[in-house]
Amino acid sequence: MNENGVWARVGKHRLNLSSCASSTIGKCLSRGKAIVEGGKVRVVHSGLNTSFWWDNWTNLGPIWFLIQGPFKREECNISVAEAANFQGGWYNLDISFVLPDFVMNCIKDVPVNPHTNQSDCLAWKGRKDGNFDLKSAYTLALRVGVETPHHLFYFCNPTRSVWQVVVSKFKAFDYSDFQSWIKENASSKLLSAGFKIPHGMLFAYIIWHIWIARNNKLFNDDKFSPRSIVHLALARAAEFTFLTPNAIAFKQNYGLFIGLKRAKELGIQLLEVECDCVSVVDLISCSNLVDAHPLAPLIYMCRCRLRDDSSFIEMILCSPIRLILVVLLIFLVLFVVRVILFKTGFIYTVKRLWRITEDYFHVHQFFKVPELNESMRENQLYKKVSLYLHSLPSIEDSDFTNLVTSAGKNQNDIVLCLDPKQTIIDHFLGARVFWFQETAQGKSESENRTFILKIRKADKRRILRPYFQHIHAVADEIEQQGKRDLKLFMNSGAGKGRWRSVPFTHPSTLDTLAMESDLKNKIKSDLESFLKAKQYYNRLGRVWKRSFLLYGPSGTGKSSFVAAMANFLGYDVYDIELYNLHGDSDMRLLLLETTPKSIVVIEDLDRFLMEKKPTGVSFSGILNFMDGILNSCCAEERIMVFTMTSKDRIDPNLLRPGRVDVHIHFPLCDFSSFKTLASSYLGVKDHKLFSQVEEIFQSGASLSPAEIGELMIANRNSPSRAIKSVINALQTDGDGRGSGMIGRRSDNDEELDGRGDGGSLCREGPHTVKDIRKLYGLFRLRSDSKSQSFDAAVVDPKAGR
Ligand SMILES: Nc1ncnc2c1ncn2[C@@H]1O[C@H](COP(=O)(O)OP(=O)(O)OP(=O)(O)O)[C@@H](O)[C@H]1O
Repeated sequence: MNENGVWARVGKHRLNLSSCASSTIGKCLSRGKAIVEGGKVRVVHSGLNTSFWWDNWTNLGPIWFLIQGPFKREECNISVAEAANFQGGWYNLDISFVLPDFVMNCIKDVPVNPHTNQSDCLAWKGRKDGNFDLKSAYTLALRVGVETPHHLFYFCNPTRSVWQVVVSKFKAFDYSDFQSWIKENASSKLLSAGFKIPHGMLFAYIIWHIWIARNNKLFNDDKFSPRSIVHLALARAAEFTFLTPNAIAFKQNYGLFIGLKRAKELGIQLLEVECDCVSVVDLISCSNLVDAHPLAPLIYMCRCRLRDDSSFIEMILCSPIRLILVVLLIFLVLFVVRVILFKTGFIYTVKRLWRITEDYFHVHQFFKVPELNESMRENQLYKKVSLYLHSLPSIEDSDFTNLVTSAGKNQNDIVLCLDPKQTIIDHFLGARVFWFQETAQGKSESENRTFILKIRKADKRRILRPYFQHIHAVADEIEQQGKRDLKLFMNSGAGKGRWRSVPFTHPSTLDTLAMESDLKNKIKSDLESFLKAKQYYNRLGRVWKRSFLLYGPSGTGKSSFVAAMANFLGYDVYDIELYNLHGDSDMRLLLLETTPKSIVVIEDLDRFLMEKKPTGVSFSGILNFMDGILNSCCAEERIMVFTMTSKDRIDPNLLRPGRVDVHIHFPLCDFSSFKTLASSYLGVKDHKLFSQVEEIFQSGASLSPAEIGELMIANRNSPSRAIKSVINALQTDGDGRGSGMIGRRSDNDEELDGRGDGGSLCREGPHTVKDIRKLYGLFRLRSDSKSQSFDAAVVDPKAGR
């Protein structure tokens, strides 16, 4: 064959081991050629067709390669037979070149028989019969002699390092019984912790990959890497385990997931996925995969890996600044959502719609609580419900609420008030109830107000009774805490037998009244005892009420005392104007309409009784009003007050015990009252002019507290001037008063009352008592200021105990 021919060149190129372009077959042939060359030997029989120098007939390789130096050209191609001197045997080697001893020794070991007809031939040294076979060639290639399975799969150094990687998973190697070591490990059904692969499966794949890696090292000069052997075995085992026919999709997905994970770890940008099952790809690209799909979590994980979401999060979390930015972004989004939800009232509207829908499917019952009962008296339940509802916090949440300033003492307070259009929702014992107010059309609001309770029929039986008990308790508590504003009821200007009320805000207290301190203390303790005396009165069979007669000249503080009592007790005041009554029945009706915890007042009773004008109210009507049978039908815990300028000309029947329990005298001012007034009006407890004032009082001069009070108010900027003006008034106008009976107002009083120069009160500077008298229009007589003022002990010694 032409060595320069195309095929010869291609063959050479292909068989060149160093060439990267060599094919696998070429490499194998080349490698195989070397092995075959190394294993072939020349069997010399006659020695005629064996080259002495070039053939390997001594087991040392061609002798030519073992010598150095020139030798004769004619001896270059001699055969073994020619070189040997058969006559003389090997000892007479017929060549001119002297061979080394070790070569000579080997030559002598080769038996040559020149007499035989058998020609020389090639033989394979791996077998005794000289014939070639793969097994012996393989053994020769390994240069290790006979290779045992123990050595191959366990003892050989690279293999041992494989088992060291997975040593904990398998049974320790058994030197005596290799087969049972293989068997036991290969049949192990234990599952690996991470991949849930049976150990036996993994073992088999490790053995298999050791074999492959070893062959690759021998025949391809590949690197033997224990770790990659284990990884490959693991991957194959996982693949095999999960690719069982009963759950192909799951197994393939799992395999894919592991592959993606591995690819990510290695930083691979592009990954080509080959799988046997199209459904795997379909599942991953399926846009409407339901969450309930058994493979959903796995698919999402794969998608995640493909989209690299996790790396995005990792990337973000790695950087602190980015982390802060992300947190801020989340907060911003939450804030915007919150603003949108709350500003638009979306949540509120949804809740409300839900409640309306819910209520729509329930049967409700309605209960009315009218303001007036059938006898047209105030319904106490209405009052309590009103107090209760106004105390509910839900009144603020209502859609419709009236905002008004407080009618009570603190008029700057803004109070929430129910509106007829308003519905208040209240919760009690897990039930929801609704309250709203109704006003009958065509009638005045105050006459026809009604609270309506709407309650689910299902809840009614369970909560109605306890709910009203709860309302009672809360309303009573509010009243006791004094949260309730006091009211002043009047029968003036109203319809027949009807009360009209206004907030009672009189500032007078028992402390601000100029009164003997002993008397004041007695009155206080009497009132306190009365408050606690409910059972005592019941035991006696008496109505729990107490009557006071306040008598004394005009301007001595009777009305102020009533106000102070109301404030002290926390009672409403019912002020009866007798002239507005049309008859006794009218009077009785009014009495019936009074409520507990109230003071019923009739002022200037003496004047009314002395009056010659015909009125509807008779004397007996007044007697019955004060202590008749009707009183037992009225509200308890009541105080009745009657004021007079003098009781001297009054029928004693009217003042008998029971009708009047306590008589309190309100005298003109004495020095001690003056000092009290000076202290409260001028802020002066002592003054150099006090001795002079005392002297004048001792000489019998006197003025009413109202008169002195006005002088002090008018001169309040200068205490000295105020006291001087009082002295002056006492000397000029008050002198000689107080002796004899206290006179009543004359008919002309009305003309002087508060008119004319009444404006002079506002004037700063000294005022004469004439100005004051013009205001009060009184003829005053001297009064014995030292007389016994408090007659209660005589009248009703046990009252209030
Ligand atoms: N004892 C007192 N202490 C303090 N202030 C008094 C006293 N008496 C009267 N005043 C003052 O005089 C004014 C009139 O008092 P008040 O109306 O209570 O007297 P009154 O006895 O009821 O008079 P009238 O019989 O004319 O109604 C009030 O502004 C009150 O502040």
